[in-house]
Amino acid sequence: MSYEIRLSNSRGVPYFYNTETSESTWDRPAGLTEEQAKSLPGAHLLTGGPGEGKVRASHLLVKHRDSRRPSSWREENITRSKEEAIDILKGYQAQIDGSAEKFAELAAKYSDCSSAKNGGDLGSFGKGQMQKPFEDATYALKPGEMSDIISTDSGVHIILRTA
Ligand SMILES: O=C(CCc1ccccc1)N[C@H](Cc1nc2ccccc2[nH]1)C(=O)O
Repeated sequence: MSYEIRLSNSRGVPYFYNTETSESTWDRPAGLTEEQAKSLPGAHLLTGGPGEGKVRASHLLVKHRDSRRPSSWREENITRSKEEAIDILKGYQAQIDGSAEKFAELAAKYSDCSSAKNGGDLGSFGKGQMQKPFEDATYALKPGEMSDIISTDSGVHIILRTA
């Protein structure tokens, strides 16, 4: 049996197409393992679509002297301690107070990431693209929710999941 994965125009989700019988099924056909499905033509459609596993988020990053790259568009040489960075971020968190508008305003002014120029927006991403603590925290949020302060090798962040 030979299959390929196609994207349904009407539903915007992938389906399995049997190229010998011309049959289409939404679910993986019996006899086709998950592993085999991943090597079919069109397998890229199985993950990473907007609805399939991708998320979108903005963040406000405050770096510190132990950050992977203790430098940013705001500050050539960042020497604050991690504790100081957390205190600063707590201050922003209190000002943001759950407002997405305030989040974007403060991220644009104060985030130590280049995404500051877009109000902290990172665009969409899938699993395996961002540092793991950041990925896990984002996927744990519902769209519109903000994280508490999380730490990665880049510094300390607050995340707003937007999609
Ligand atoms: O890695 C980048 C660029 C991130 C980005 C992605 C997509 C659009 C715009 C920016 N900047 C780092 C700071 C940084 N570290 C992060 C770790 C996780 C998520 C976002 C991060 N941003 C840095 O500047 O050191």
